Amino acid sequence: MHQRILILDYGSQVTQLIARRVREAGVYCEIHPGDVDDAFIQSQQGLKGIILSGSHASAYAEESLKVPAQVFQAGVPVLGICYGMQSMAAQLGGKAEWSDHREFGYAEVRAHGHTRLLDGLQDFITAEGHGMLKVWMSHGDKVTALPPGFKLMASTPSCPIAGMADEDRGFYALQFHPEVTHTTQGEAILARFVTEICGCDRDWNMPDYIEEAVADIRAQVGNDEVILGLSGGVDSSVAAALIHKAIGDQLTCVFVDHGLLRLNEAEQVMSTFADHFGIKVIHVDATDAFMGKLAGVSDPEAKRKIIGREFVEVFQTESGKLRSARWLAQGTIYPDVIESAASKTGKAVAIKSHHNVGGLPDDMNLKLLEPLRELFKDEVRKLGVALGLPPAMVYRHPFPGPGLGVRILGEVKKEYADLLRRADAIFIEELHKTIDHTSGKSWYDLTSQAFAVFLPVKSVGVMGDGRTYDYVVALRAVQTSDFMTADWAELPYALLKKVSSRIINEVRGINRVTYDVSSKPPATIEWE
Ligand SMILES: Nc1ncnc2c1ncn2[C@@H]1O[C@H](COP(=O)(O)OP(=O)(O)OP(=O)(O)O)[C@@H](O)[C@H]1O
Ligand SMILES: O=c1[nH]c(=O)c2[nH+]cn([C@@H]3O[C@H](COP(=O)(O)O)[C@@H](O)[C@H]3O)c2[nH]1
Ligand SMILES: NC(=O)CC[C@H](N)C(=O)O
Ligand SMILES: [Mg+2]
Repeated sequence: MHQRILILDYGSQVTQLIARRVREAGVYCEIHPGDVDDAFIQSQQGLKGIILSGSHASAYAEESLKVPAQVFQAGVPVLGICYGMQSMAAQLGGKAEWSDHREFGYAEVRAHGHTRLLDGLQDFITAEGHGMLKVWMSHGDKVTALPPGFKLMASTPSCPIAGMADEDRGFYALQFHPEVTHTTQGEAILARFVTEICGCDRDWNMPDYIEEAVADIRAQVGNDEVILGLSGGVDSSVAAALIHKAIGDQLTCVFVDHGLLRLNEAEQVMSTFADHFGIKVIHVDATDAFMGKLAGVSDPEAKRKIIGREFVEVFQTESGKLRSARWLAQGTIYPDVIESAASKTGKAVAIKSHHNVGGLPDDMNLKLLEPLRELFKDEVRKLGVALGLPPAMVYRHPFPGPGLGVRILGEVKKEYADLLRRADAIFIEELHKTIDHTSGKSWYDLTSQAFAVFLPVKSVGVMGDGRTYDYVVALRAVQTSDFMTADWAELPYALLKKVSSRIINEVRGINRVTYDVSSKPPATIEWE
Protein backbone atom coordinates (compact mmCIF):
# COMPACT_ATOMS: atom_id res chain seq x y z
CA MET A 1 0.00 0.00 0.00
CA HIS A 2 1.49 3.28 -1.13
CA GLN A 3 1.18 6.52 0.75
CA ARG A 4 -1.07 8.69 -1.32
CA ILE A 5 -2.06 12.23 -2.14
CA LEU A 6 -5.66 12.84 -3.10
CA ILE A 7 -6.28 15.48 -5.78
CA LEU A 8 -9.81 16.81 -5.87
CA ASP A 9 -10.77 18.10 -9.31
CA TYR A 10 -13.04 21.10 -9.72
CA GLY A 11 -12.79 21.12 -13.50
CA SER A 12 -9.51 22.90 -14.22
CA GLN A 13 -7.91 22.25 -17.61
CA VAL A 14 -4.64 21.46 -15.89
CA THR A 15 -5.62 19.10 -13.06
CA GLN A 16 -3.76 16.25 -14.75
CA LEU A 17 -0.58 18.28 -14.51
CA ILE A 18 -0.88 18.43 -10.72
CA ALA A 19 -0.91 14.64 -10.71
CA ARG A 20 2.04 14.48 -13.10
CA ARG A 21 4.13 16.75 -10.89
CA VAL A 22 3.27 14.80 -7.73
CA ARG A 23 4.15 11.50 -9.44
CA GLU A 24 7.40 13.02 -10.69
CA ALA A 25 8.22 13.77 -7.08
CA GLY A 26 7.98 10.02 -6.47
CA VAL A 27 4.63 10.11 -4.68
CA TYR A 28 1.51 8.18 -5.66
CA CYS A 29 -1.63 10.25 -6.19
CA GLU A 30 -5.11 9.93 -7.63
CA ILE A 31 -7.52 12.46 -9.08
CA HIS A 32 -11.15 12.30 -7.98
CA PRO A 33 -14.15 14.57 -8.53
CA GLY A 34 -14.27 17.62 -6.25
CA ASP A 35 -17.61 16.59 -4.73
CA VAL A 36 -16.72 13.15 -3.35
CA ASP A 37 -18.44 12.49 -0.03
CA ASP A 38 -16.87 12.53 3.41
CA ALA A 39 -16.98 8.73 3.63
CA PHE A 40 -14.85 8.48 0.49
CA ILE A 41 -12.17 10.67 2.04
CA GLN A 42 -12.27 8.69 5.28
CA SER A 43 -11.83 5.48 3.31
CA GLN A 44 -8.53 6.60 1.68
CA GLN A 45 -5.87 4.34 3.11
CA GLY A 46 -2.41 5.82 3.44
CA LEU A 47 -3.77 9.33 2.83
CA LYS A 48 -1.03 11.90 3.48
CA GLY A 49 -2.39 15.08 1.94
CA ILE A 50 -5.03 16.66 -0.26
CA ILE A 51 -4.68 19.09 -3.18
CA LEU A 52 -7.65 21.13 -4.43
CA SER A 53 -7.51 22.02 -8.14
CA GLY A 54 -8.50 25.18 -10.00
CA SER A 55 -11.81 25.62 -11.79
CA HIS A 56 -13.68 27.71 -14.35
CA ALA A 57 -16.27 28.28 -11.59
CA SER A 58 -16.31 30.93 -8.87
CA ALA A 59 -16.03 29.87 -5.25
CA TYR A 60 -18.54 32.48 -4.05
CA ALA A 61 -21.26 31.37 -6.49
CA GLU A 62 -24.19 29.47 -4.92
CA GLU A 63 -24.11 26.69 -7.52
CA SER A 64 -20.35 26.01 -7.43
CA LEU A 65 -18.98 22.80 -5.98
CA LYS A 66 -18.03 23.04 -2.34
CA VAL A 67 -14.96 21.38 -0.86
CA PRO A 68 -16.18 18.45 1.29
CA ALA A 69 -15.99 19.37 5.01
CA GLN A 70 -13.98 16.23 5.69
CA VAL A 71 -11.07 17.65 3.69
CA PHE A 72 -10.40 20.12 6.50
CA GLN A 73 -11.01 17.54 9.24
CA ALA A 74 -8.95 14.66 7.86
CA GLY A 75 -5.89 15.70 9.86
CA VAL A 76 -3.67 15.88 6.75
CA PRO A 77 -2.16 18.94 5.04
CA VAL A 78 -4.24 20.59 2.31
CA LEU A 79 -3.02 22.69 -0.63
CA GLY A 80 -5.56 24.81 -2.49
CA ILE A 81 -4.69 26.04 -5.98
CA CYS A 82 -6.56 29.01 -7.49
CA TYR A 83 -10.24 28.00 -7.15
CA GLY A 84 -8.99 25.62 -4.44
CA MET A 85 -7.53 28.61 -2.59
CA GLN A 86 -10.63 30.73 -3.10
CA SER A 87 -12.83 27.88 -1.82
CA MET A 88 -10.61 27.41 1.19
CA ALA A 89 -10.95 31.10 2.00
CA ALA A 90 -14.71 31.15 1.45
CA GLN A 91 -15.36 27.98 3.44
CA LEU A 92 -13.03 28.62 6.37
CA GLY A 93 -14.30 32.09 7.28
CA GLY A 94 -12.39 34.38 4.91
CA LYS A 95 -13.70 35.89 1.71
CA ALA A 96 -13.36 35.36 -2.06
CA GLU A 97 -14.81 37.89 -4.50
CA TRP A 98 -15.14 38.85 -8.10
CA SER A 99 -12.32 41.13 -9.12
CA ASP A 100 -12.18 43.79 -11.80
CA HIS A 101 -8.56 42.97 -12.44
CA ARG A 102 -8.11 39.63 -14.17
CA GLU A 103 -4.67 38.09 -14.46
CA PHE A 104 -3.82 35.59 -17.19
CA GLY A 105 -0.29 34.49 -17.83
CA TYR A 106 3.07 35.58 -16.47
CA ALA A 107 3.27 37.31 -13.10
CA GLU A 108 5.87 38.03 -10.46
CA VAL A 109 4.81 37.14 -6.94
CA ARG A 110 6.44 38.22 -3.73
CA ALA A 111 6.81 35.49 -1.10
CA HIS A 112 6.11 36.48 2.51
CA GLY A 113 6.42 35.15 6.00
CA HIS A 114 8.96 32.34 5.58
CA THR A 115 6.39 29.59 5.25
CA ARG A 116 7.52 25.98 4.98
CA LEU A 117 6.04 25.87 1.49
CA LEU A 118 7.87 28.77 -0.15
CA ASP A 119 10.81 29.64 2.06
CA GLY A 120 14.01 29.80 0.03
CA LEU A 121 12.34 28.98 -3.29
CA GLN A 122 12.55 32.40 -4.94
CA ASP A 123 13.60 32.99 -8.56
CA PHE A 124 15.22 36.31 -7.77
CA ILE A 125 15.64 38.79 -4.94
CA THR A 126 14.71 42.45 -5.35
CA ALA A 127 16.96 45.34 -4.37
CA GLU A 128 14.85 45.65 -1.19
CA GLY A 129 15.61 42.00 -0.38
CA HIS A 130 12.21 40.49 -1.22
CA GLY A 131 12.13 36.91 -2.53
CA MET A 132 10.24 36.81 -5.85
CA LEU A 133 8.67 33.95 -7.81
CA LYS A 134 8.01 33.87 -11.56
CA VAL A 135 4.61 32.28 -11.92
CA TRP A 136 1.65 31.63 -14.18
CA MET A 137 -1.74 33.03 -13.17
CA SER A 138 -5.20 32.40 -14.56
CA HIS A 139 -7.92 34.00 -12.52
CA GLY A 140 -10.60 36.65 -12.37
CA ASP A 141 -11.65 36.13 -8.74
CA LYS A 142 -9.50 36.67 -5.69
CA VAL A 143 -9.29 36.21 -1.97
CA THR A 144 -9.99 39.50 -0.20
CA ALA A 145 -9.97 38.43 3.45
CA LEU A 146 -7.85 35.79 5.17
CA PRO A 147 -9.73 33.16 7.17
CA PRO A 148 -9.01 33.10 10.92
CA GLY A 149 -5.68 31.44 11.70
CA PHE A 150 -4.18 32.17 8.25
CA LYS A 151 -1.26 34.44 7.45
CA LEU A 152 -0.20 36.02 4.20
CA MET A 153 2.20 33.85 2.16
CA ALA A 154 2.42 35.67 -1.20
CA SER A 155 1.21 38.79 -2.99
CA THR A 156 1.26 40.73 -6.25
CA PRO A 157 0.37 44.41 -6.61
CA SER A 158 -3.01 43.53 -8.16
CA CYS A 159 -3.63 40.50 -5.96
CA PRO A 160 -2.59 41.35 -2.41
CA ILE A 161 -3.48 37.85 -1.18
CA ALA A 162 -1.82 35.56 -3.73
CA GLY A 163 -0.98 32.90 -1.17
CA MET A 164 -1.99 32.14 2.42
CA ALA A 165 -1.19 29.54 5.04
CA ASP A 166 -2.28 28.24 8.40
CA GLU A 167 0.84 26.31 9.23
CA ASP A 168 -0.52 24.89 12.50
CA ARG A 169 -3.23 23.05 10.63
CA GLY A 170 -1.10 22.39 7.54
CA PHE A 171 -3.36 24.41 5.22
CA TYR A 172 -1.64 26.16 2.30
CA ALA A 173 -3.11 27.97 -0.67
CA LEU A 174 -1.75 29.58 -3.84
CA GLN A 175 -3.50 31.84 -6.31
CA PHE A 176 -0.98 30.93 -9.02
CA HIS A 177 -0.55 27.52 -10.63
CA PRO A 178 2.49 25.56 -9.44
CA GLU A 179 1.54 22.63 -11.70
CA VAL A 180 2.35 24.39 -14.99
CA THR A 181 5.94 24.52 -16.22
CA HIS A 182 5.75 28.30 -16.67
CA THR A 183 5.88 28.59 -12.88
CA THR A 184 9.61 28.06 -12.53
CA GLN A 185 9.59 26.87 -8.94
CA GLY A 186 6.30 25.02 -9.38
CA GLU A 187 7.76 21.54 -9.42
CA ALA A 188 9.83 22.31 -6.32
CA ILE A 189 6.80 23.77 -4.54
CA LEU A 190 4.65 20.71 -5.18
CA ALA A 191 7.51 18.36 -4.31
CA ARG A 192 8.05 20.22 -1.07
CA PHE A 193 4.36 20.07 -0.23
CA VAL A 194 4.07 16.33 -0.71
CA THR A 195 7.41 15.30 0.81
CA GLU A 196 8.28 17.81 3.52
CA ILE A 197 4.83 19.03 4.51
CA CYS A 198 2.78 15.86 3.97
CA GLY A 199 5.73 13.64 4.88
CA CYS A 200 5.46 11.23 1.93
CA ASP A 201 8.42 8.91 1.40
CA ARG A 202 8.88 9.06 -2.40
CA ASP A 203 8.01 5.38 -2.63
CA TRP A 204 6.59 5.54 -6.17
CA ASN A 205 9.04 4.35 -8.79
CA MET A 206 8.80 2.07 -11.80
CA PRO A 207 11.17 -0.77 -10.83
CA ASP A 208 9.21 -1.32 -7.60
CA TYR A 209 5.98 -0.93 -9.51
CA ILE A 210 6.90 -3.88 -11.74
CA GLU A 211 7.17 -6.21 -8.74
CA GLU A 212 3.82 -5.08 -7.37
CA ALA A 213 2.07 -5.20 -10.72
CA VAL A 214 3.41 -8.68 -11.45
CA ALA A 215 2.13 -9.94 -8.09
CA ASP A 216 -1.26 -8.29 -8.68
CA ILE A 217 -1.63 -9.76 -12.16
CA ARG A 218 -0.79 -13.26 -10.88
CA ALA A 219 -3.28 -12.93 -8.04
CA GLN A 220 -6.00 -11.64 -10.35
CA VAL A 221 -5.58 -14.08 -13.19
CA GLY A 222 -4.61 -17.33 -11.46
CA ASN A 223 -4.34 -20.07 -14.08
CA ASP A 224 -6.64 -18.43 -16.65
CA GLU A 225 -5.62 -17.45 -20.14
CA VAL A 226 -5.43 -13.83 -21.19
CA ILE A 227 -5.69 -12.29 -24.62
CA LEU A 228 -4.35 -8.85 -25.47
CA GLY A 229 -4.80 -6.70 -28.54
CA LEU A 230 -1.23 -5.85 -29.48
CA SER A 231 -0.77 -2.87 -31.78
CA GLY A 232 2.97 -2.42 -31.52
CA GLY A 233 2.20 0.98 -29.97
CA VAL A 234 3.64 2.00 -26.62
CA ASP A 235 0.76 1.15 -24.32
CA SER A 236 -0.18 -2.29 -25.57
CA SER A 237 3.48 -3.26 -25.98
CA VAL A 238 4.32 -2.33 -22.40
CA ALA A 239 1.16 -4.07 -21.16
CA ALA A 240 2.17 -7.19 -23.11
CA ALA A 241 5.70 -7.21 -21.69
CA LEU A 242 4.42 -6.70 -18.14
CA ILE A 243 1.74 -9.38 -18.33
CA HIS A 244 4.15 -11.78 -20.01
CA LYS A 245 6.57 -11.27 -17.15
CA ALA A 246 3.78 -12.17 -14.74
CA ILE A 247 2.12 -15.14 -16.43
CA GLY A 248 4.33 -16.18 -19.37
CA ASP A 249 2.55 -18.45 -21.81
CA GLN A 250 -0.88 -17.86 -20.34
CA LEU A 251 -0.79 -14.67 -22.41
CA THR A 252 -1.70 -14.68 -26.09
CA CYS A 253 -1.47 -11.46 -28.04
CA VAL A 254 -3.55 -10.77 -31.09
CA PHE A 255 -2.02 -8.42 -33.60
CA VAL A 256 -4.53 -7.29 -36.17
CA ASP A 257 -3.38 -6.19 -39.60
CA HIS A 258 -6.31 -4.22 -40.97
CA GLY A 259 -4.48 -3.20 -44.09
CA LEU A 260 -4.05 0.26 -42.59
CA LEU A 261 -0.70 -0.20 -40.87
CA ARG A 262 2.51 1.62 -41.69
CA LEU A 263 5.18 0.28 -44.02
CA ASN A 264 6.69 -3.00 -42.70
CA GLU A 265 4.89 -2.56 -39.38
CA ALA A 266 3.54 -6.10 -39.21
CA GLU A 267 6.99 -7.62 -39.72
CA GLN A 268 8.48 -5.31 -37.07
CA VAL A 269 5.89 -6.10 -34.43
CA MET A 270 6.11 -9.83 -35.05
CA SER A 271 9.89 -9.89 -34.95
CA THR A 272 10.12 -7.82 -31.76
CA PHE A 273 7.53 -9.74 -29.79
CA ALA A 274 7.50 -13.24 -31.13
CA ASP A 275 11.16 -13.67 -32.05
CA HIS A 276 12.87 -11.42 -29.55
CA PHE A 277 10.67 -11.68 -26.46
CA GLY A 278 9.20 -15.10 -27.04
CA ILE A 279 5.68 -13.80 -26.48
CA LYS A 280 2.88 -15.74 -28.17
CA VAL A 281 1.49 -13.48 -30.87
CA ILE A 282 -1.19 -14.41 -33.35
CA HIS A 283 -0.88 -12.32 -36.50
CA VAL A 284 -4.32 -11.94 -38.00
CA ASP A 285 -4.41 -10.60 -41.52
CA ALA A 286 -7.88 -9.11 -41.58
CA THR A 287 -7.19 -6.77 -44.48
CA ASP A 288 -9.99 -8.10 -46.64
CA ALA A 289 -12.59 -7.91 -43.90
CA PHE A 290 -11.68 -4.33 -42.92
CA MET A 291 -11.24 -3.05 -46.45
CA GLY A 292 -14.41 -4.75 -47.58
CA LYS A 293 -16.48 -3.11 -44.84
CA LEU A 294 -14.88 0.27 -45.50
CA ALA A 295 -15.53 0.25 -49.24
CA GLY A 296 -17.73 3.14 -50.29
CA VAL A 297 -17.73 4.73 -46.81
CA SER A 298 -16.36 8.26 -46.57
CA ASP A 299 -17.79 9.73 -43.35
CA PRO A 300 -15.05 9.86 -40.68
CA GLU A 301 -17.26 8.76 -37.78
CA ALA A 302 -18.78 5.94 -39.82
CA LYS A 303 -15.28 4.76 -40.72
CA ARG A 304 -14.18 4.84 -37.08
CA LYS A 305 -17.20 2.85 -35.99
CA ILE A 306 -16.71 0.21 -38.67
CA ILE A 307 -13.06 -0.20 -37.69
CA GLY A 308 -13.99 -0.45 -33.99
CA ARG A 309 -16.58 -3.13 -34.73
CA GLU A 310 -14.21 -5.13 -36.91
CA PHE A 311 -11.56 -5.13 -34.16
CA VAL A 312 -14.11 -6.64 -31.80
CA GLU A 313 -15.04 -9.26 -34.42
CA VAL A 314 -11.42 -10.33 -34.71
CA PHE A 315 -10.85 -10.46 -30.95
CA GLN A 316 -14.03 -12.46 -30.53
CA THR A 317 -13.06 -14.99 -33.19
CA GLU A 318 -9.55 -15.37 -31.82
CA SER A 319 -10.59 -15.71 -28.19
CA GLY A 320 -13.07 -18.40 -29.22
CA LYS A 321 -10.15 -20.43 -30.56
CA LEU A 322 -8.31 -20.47 -27.23
CA ARG A 323 -8.89 -23.14 -24.62
CA SER A 324 -10.03 -20.94 -21.78
CA ALA A 325 -9.47 -17.23 -22.38
CA ARG A 326 -11.16 -15.45 -19.48
CA TRP A 327 -9.43 -12.09 -19.64
CA LEU A 328 -9.02 -9.39 -22.19
CA ALA A 329 -5.99 -7.24 -21.43
CA GLN A 330 -5.85 -3.64 -22.60
CA GLY A 331 -3.25 -0.92 -22.53
CA THR A 332 -5.63 1.58 -20.94
CA ILE A 333 -3.64 4.35 -19.23
CA TYR A 334 -4.59 6.92 -16.60
CA PRO A 335 -5.51 9.78 -18.97
CA ASP A 336 -7.95 7.38 -20.72
CA VAL A 337 -9.54 6.67 -17.34
CA ILE A 338 -9.78 10.35 -16.39
CA GLU A 339 -11.06 11.39 -19.79
CA SER A 340 -13.71 8.72 -20.00
CA ALA A 341 -14.89 9.68 -16.51
CA ALA A 342 -15.09 13.30 -17.66
CA SER A 343 -17.03 12.38 -20.78
CA LYS A 344 -19.47 10.23 -18.75
CA THR A 345 -20.45 13.25 -16.68
CA GLY A 346 -21.43 14.90 -19.96
CA LYS A 347 -19.15 17.88 -19.34
CA ALA A 348 -17.07 17.20 -22.42
CA VAL A 349 -18.39 16.92 -25.98
CA ALA A 350 -17.34 13.99 -28.12
CA ILE A 351 -15.10 15.15 -30.97
CA LYS A 352 -14.09 11.71 -32.24
CA SER A 353 -15.13 8.22 -31.24
CA HIS A 354 -12.00 6.34 -30.32
CA HIS A 355 -11.84 2.91 -31.88
CA ASN A 356 -11.16 1.23 -28.59
CA VAL A 357 -11.64 -2.37 -27.80
CA GLY A 358 -14.31 -1.27 -25.29
CA GLY A 359 -17.96 -2.06 -25.86
CA LEU A 360 -17.32 -5.79 -26.14
CA PRO A 361 -20.35 -8.01 -26.63
CA ASP A 362 -21.53 -9.86 -23.50
CA ASP A 363 -21.27 -13.29 -25.08
CA MET A 364 -17.54 -12.81 -25.29
CA ASN A 365 -17.57 -13.17 -21.53
CA LEU A 366 -14.15 -11.72 -20.87
CA LYS A 367 -13.09 -9.77 -17.83
CA LEU A 368 -10.83 -6.77 -18.28
CA LEU A 369 -7.21 -6.74 -17.19
CA GLU A 370 -5.74 -3.24 -17.29
CA PRO A 371 -2.40 -3.13 -15.47
CA LEU A 372 -1.48 0.38 -16.73
CA ARG A 373 -4.66 2.14 -15.70
CA GLU A 374 -2.93 4.13 -12.97
CA LEU A 375 0.01 5.32 -15.11
CA PHE A 376 0.70 8.38 -17.21
CA LYS A 377 2.32 7.94 -20.62
CA ASP A 378 5.75 9.03 -19.40
CA GLU A 379 5.49 6.46 -16.60
CA VAL A 380 4.41 3.80 -19.08
CA ARG A 381 7.55 4.62 -21.07
CA LYS A 382 9.75 4.34 -17.96
CA LEU A 383 8.08 1.04 -17.18
CA GLY A 384 8.77 -0.17 -20.74
CA VAL A 385 12.45 0.71 -20.37
CA ALA A 386 12.60 -1.04 -16.98
CA LEU A 387 11.04 -4.12 -18.59
CA GLY A 388 13.76 -4.15 -21.23
CA LEU A 389 11.74 -3.11 -24.26
CA PRO A 390 13.86 -1.49 -26.99
CA PRO A 391 13.97 2.34 -26.67
CA ALA A 392 12.82 2.66 -30.29
CA MET A 393 9.58 0.98 -29.32
CA VAL A 394 9.11 2.77 -26.02
CA TYR A 395 9.75 6.23 -27.41
CA ARG A 396 7.92 5.85 -30.69
CA HIS A 397 5.15 8.23 -31.59
CA PRO A 398 1.64 7.04 -30.82
CA PHE A 399 -0.27 5.53 -33.72
CA PRO A 400 -4.07 5.52 -33.64
CA GLY A 401 -5.85 2.16 -33.69
CA PRO A 402 -7.74 3.00 -36.93
CA GLY A 403 -4.33 3.66 -38.46
CA LEU A 404 -4.18 5.01 -41.98
CA GLY A 405 -7.98 4.73 -42.01
CA VAL A 406 -8.14 8.19 -40.44
CA ARG A 407 -5.20 9.52 -42.46
CA ILE A 408 -6.77 8.83 -45.84
CA LEU A 409 -9.47 11.45 -46.16
CA GLY A 410 -12.83 10.10 -47.25
CA GLU A 411 -13.10 6.68 -48.79
CA VAL A 412 -10.28 4.29 -47.97
CA LYS A 413 -8.78 2.40 -50.91
CA LYS A 414 -5.85 0.03 -51.03
CA GLU A 415 -4.24 2.13 -53.77
CA TYR A 416 -4.32 5.17 -51.48
CA ALA A 417 -3.00 3.23 -48.49
CA ASP A 418 -0.06 1.93 -50.52
CA LEU A 419 0.91 5.44 -51.68
CA LEU A 420 0.50 6.86 -48.19
CA ARG A 421 2.61 4.13 -46.54
CA ARG A 422 5.54 4.97 -48.78
CA ALA A 423 5.26 8.73 -48.36
CA ASP A 424 4.91 8.35 -44.59
CA ALA A 425 7.96 6.08 -44.37
CA ILE A 426 10.09 8.67 -46.19
CA PHE A 427 8.95 11.43 -43.85
CA ILE A 428 9.66 9.36 -40.74
CA GLU A 429 13.04 8.23 -42.06
CA GLU A 430 14.12 11.82 -42.69
CA LEU A 431 12.89 12.93 -39.26
CA HIS A 432 15.10 10.25 -37.69
CA LYS A 433 18.08 11.23 -39.84
CA THR A 434 17.92 14.98 -39.32
CA ILE A 435 19.67 16.09 -36.14
CA ASP A 436 19.02 19.45 -34.54
CA HIS A 437 22.42 20.80 -33.60
CA THR A 438 21.31 22.86 -30.64
CA SER A 439 19.79 19.95 -28.76
CA GLY A 440 21.67 17.11 -30.39
CA LYS A 441 18.35 15.30 -30.87
CA SER A 442 16.73 14.01 -34.02
CA TRP A 443 13.61 15.73 -35.29
CA TYR A 444 11.74 12.50 -34.65
CA ASP A 445 12.58 12.86 -30.95
CA LEU A 446 11.83 16.57 -31.02
CA THR A 447 8.28 15.97 -32.24
CA SER A 448 5.51 14.18 -30.37
CA GLN A 449 3.76 12.80 -33.42
CA ALA A 450 4.44 13.06 -37.14
CA PHE A 451 2.87 11.44 -40.17
CA ALA A 452 1.66 11.93 -43.72
CA VAL A 453 -1.99 12.36 -44.69
CA PHE A 454 -3.42 11.32 -48.03
CA LEU A 455 -5.64 13.85 -49.81
CA PRO A 456 -7.76 12.26 -52.52
CA VAL A 457 -7.56 15.28 -54.80
CA LYS A 458 -5.46 15.61 -57.92
CA SER A 459 -3.41 18.56 -59.03
CA VAL A 460 -1.34 19.31 -62.08
CA GLY A 461 2.42 19.07 -62.10
CA VAL A 462 5.28 18.92 -64.55
CA MET A 463 7.90 16.19 -64.36
CA GLY A 464 10.52 15.39 -66.95
CA ASP A 465 8.93 17.91 -69.28
CA GLY A 466 5.69 15.97 -69.11
CA ARG A 467 2.39 16.79 -67.47
CA THR A 468 1.36 14.95 -64.31
CA TYR A 469 -2.05 14.88 -62.72
CA ASP A 470 -1.60 13.19 -59.36
CA TYR A 471 -2.53 13.08 -55.68
CA VAL A 472 -1.50 15.37 -52.80
CA VAL A 473 0.08 14.42 -49.49
CA ALA A 474 0.06 16.64 -46.41
CA LEU A 475 2.76 16.32 -43.77
CA ARG A 476 1.78 16.80 -40.14
CA ALA A 477 4.22 17.12 -37.22
CA VAL A 478 3.20 18.33 -33.78
CA GLN A 479 4.70 19.05 -30.41
CA THR A 480 2.61 18.44 -27.34
CA SER A 481 2.95 17.10 -23.84
CA ASP A 482 -0.51 15.65 -23.45
CA PHE A 483 -2.07 15.47 -26.95
CA MET A 484 -4.99 17.61 -25.69
CA THR A 485 -3.45 20.71 -27.18
CA ALA A 486 -0.64 20.79 -29.71
CA ASP A 487 1.49 23.15 -31.77
CA TRP A 488 2.66 22.38 -35.28
CA ALA A 489 6.38 21.76 -35.26
CA GLU A 490 8.68 24.35 -36.80
CA LEU A 491 10.61 21.80 -38.84
CA PRO A 492 13.68 23.15 -40.63
CA TYR A 493 13.00 24.15 -44.23
CA ALA A 494 15.88 21.96 -45.41
CA LEU A 495 14.17 18.94 -43.89
CA LEU A 496 10.82 19.77 -45.48
CA LYS A 497 12.53 20.32 -48.80
CA LYS A 498 14.28 16.96 -48.67
CA VAL A 499 11.11 15.10 -47.68
CA SER A 500 9.03 16.78 -50.33
CA SER A 501 11.49 16.12 -53.10
CA ARG A 502 11.98 12.49 -52.06
CA ILE A 503 8.24 11.82 -51.90
CA ILE A 504 7.54 13.39 -55.27
CA ASN A 505 10.46 11.63 -56.92
CA GLU A 506 10.09 8.24 -55.29
CA VAL A 507 6.36 7.78 -54.95
CA ARG A 508 4.81 7.65 -58.38
CA GLY A 509 1.25 8.92 -58.06
CA ILE A 510 2.02 11.86 -55.77
CA ASN A 511 3.12 15.14 -57.30
CA ARG A 512 2.51 17.64 -54.52
CA VAL A 513 3.42 17.85 -50.81
CA THR A 514 2.07 20.39 -48.33
CA TYR A 515 2.84 21.06 -44.67
CA ASP A 516 0.01 21.40 -42.14
CA VAL A 517 0.46 24.57 -40.04
CA SER A 518 -2.64 24.26 -37.85
CA SER A 519 -2.50 24.00 -34.08
CA LYS A 520 -4.87 22.05 -31.85
CA PRO A 521 -7.28 23.58 -31.06
CA PRO A 522 -8.85 24.62 -33.38
CA ALA A 523 -7.63 21.75 -35.59
CA THR A 524 -7.07 18.24 -34.21
CA ILE A 525 -3.91 16.21 -34.61
CA GLU A 526 -5.36 13.59 -36.95
CA TRP A 527 -7.30 14.90 -39.94
CA GLU A 528 -10.34 12.70 -39.27
N1 LIG B 1 -3.61 -3.33 -34.97
C1 LIG B 1 -4.04 -3.66 -33.73
N2 LIG B 1 -4.11 -4.95 -33.36
C2 LIG B 1 -4.54 -5.30 -32.14
N3 LIG B 1 -4.92 -4.42 -31.20
C3 LIG B 1 -4.87 -3.12 -31.51
C4 LIG B 1 -4.42 -2.65 -32.78
N4 LIG B 1 -4.48 -1.31 -32.80
C5 LIG B 1 -4.94 -0.94 -31.59
N5 LIG B 1 -5.17 -2.01 -30.81
C6 LIG B 1 -5.68 -2.00 -29.42
O1 LIG B 1 -6.26 -0.74 -29.11
C7 LIG B 1 -5.64 -0.18 -27.95
C8 LIG B 1 -5.64 1.33 -28.00
O2 LIG B 1 -4.78 1.83 -29.04
P1 LIG B 1 -3.81 3.03 -28.75
O3 LIG B 1 -3.23 3.46 -30.05
O4 LIG B 1 -4.50 4.00 -27.88
O5 LIG B 1 -2.67 2.40 -27.82
P2 LIG B 1 -1.31 1.73 -28.26
O6 LIG B 1 -1.33 1.42 -29.71
O7 LIG B 1 -1.08 0.57 -27.37
O8 LIG B 1 -0.24 2.81 -27.90
P3 LIG B 1 0.08 4.21 -28.66
O9 LIG B 1 -0.83 5.22 -28.00
O10 LIG B 1 1.50 4.44 -28.36
O11 LIG B 1 -0.20 4.04 -30.11
C9 LIG B 1 -4.26 -0.79 -27.93
O12 LIG B 1 -3.70 -0.79 -26.63
C10 LIG B 1 -4.53 -2.20 -28.44
O13 LIG B 1 -4.97 -3.02 -27.38
O1 LIG C 1 -5.86 4.69 -30.42
C1 LIG C 1 -6.42 5.64 -30.95
N1 LIG C 1 -7.63 5.44 -31.48
C2 LIG C 1 -8.31 6.40 -32.13
O2 LIG C 1 -9.41 6.16 -32.61
C3 LIG C 1 -7.67 7.68 -32.20
N2 LIG C 1 -8.03 8.86 -32.75
C4 LIG C 1 -7.03 9.75 -32.49
N3 LIG C 1 -6.06 9.14 -31.79
C5 LIG C 1 -4.83 9.74 -31.26
O3 LIG C 1 -5.20 10.61 -30.20
C6 LIG C 1 -4.36 11.78 -30.19
C7 LIG C 1 -5.21 13.04 -30.31
O4 LIG C 1 -5.75 13.02 -31.62
P1 LIG C 1 -6.75 14.10 -32.20
O5 LIG C 1 -6.18 15.43 -31.89
O6 LIG C 1 -6.80 13.81 -33.66
O7 LIG C 1 -8.07 13.85 -31.50
C8 LIG C 1 -3.39 11.59 -31.34
O8 LIG C 1 -2.21 11.02 -30.80
C9 LIG C 1 -4.10 10.63 -32.27
O9 LIG C 1 -3.22 9.87 -33.07
C10 LIG C 1 -6.44 7.87 -31.59
N4 LIG C 1 -5.82 6.88 -30.95
N1 LIG D 1 -8.02 28.85 -12.55
C1 LIG D 1 -8.91 28.98 -11.57
O1 LIG D 1 -9.04 28.13 -10.70
C2 LIG D 1 -9.81 30.17 -11.67
C3 LIG D 1 -10.74 30.27 -10.51
C4 LIG D 1 -11.85 31.27 -10.75
N2 LIG D 1 -12.72 30.78 -11.80
C5 LIG D 1 -11.24 32.61 -11.12
O2 LIG D 1 -11.45 33.10 -12.19
O3 LIG D 1 -10.56 33.20 -10.32
MG1 LIG E 1 -1.65 2.86 -31.10
